[in-house]
Amino acid sequence: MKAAVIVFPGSNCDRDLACAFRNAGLQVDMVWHKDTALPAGVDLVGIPGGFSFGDYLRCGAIAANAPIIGAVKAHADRGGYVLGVCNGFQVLTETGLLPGALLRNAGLKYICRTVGLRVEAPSVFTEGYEAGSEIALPIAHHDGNYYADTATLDALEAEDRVAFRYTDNPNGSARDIAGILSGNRRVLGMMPHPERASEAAHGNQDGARLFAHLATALTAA
Ligand SMILES: NC(=O)CC[C@H](N)C(=O)O
Repeated sequence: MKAAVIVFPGSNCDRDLACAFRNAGLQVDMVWHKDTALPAGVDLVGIPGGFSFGDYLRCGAIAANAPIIGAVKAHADRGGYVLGVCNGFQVLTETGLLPGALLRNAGLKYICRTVGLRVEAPSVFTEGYEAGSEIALPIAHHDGNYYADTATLDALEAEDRVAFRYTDNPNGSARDIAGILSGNRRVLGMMPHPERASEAAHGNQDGARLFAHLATALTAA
């Protein structure tokens, strides 16, 4: 199974995400943001964390208009899988592939620490965990405060599209939301970093099951 990791100027988690995909058994191509097509046969697109374009304008806003984004949208429209982590989640909301926006953290400070999460909605990204189980993953962001209007939040919950919720909300996110799914459950955006908690050397491997299950599910598909 094949994955592509998109690289923007300012991405800093692109190699980490590629390592997590490779360790789970996926073949990975790195794709520069100026490309206009994904490599043939890509099943999964990873949009990594970092500070694309220096977080200028709004986090993810410039990246969301990069040349490669047309191909990422076409991939998602075809039912392809997309995982956006942290800045990747910000890019996905800016493209409109996921609803809502990531605002400045409620405390106006950059937060870099491990947080507790509850795993909720079913998807290829979450089913490696028992539904309702609690895991711990690192966050590292200044704009992680998830916002959407009440109707959108109600719809996300009614459609069971909240993938991860903070157990102790660190950033003011509406309804403790840490990660959400698209309507077809194949696009996931999440602020916590599973790729930073997926090897023994990380001291926490709670993220590894996300990648392992994802790779298994894609191989079986
Ligand atoms: N780790 C990251 O991806 C950082 C995301 C983003 N640039 C922020 O600080 O909010």
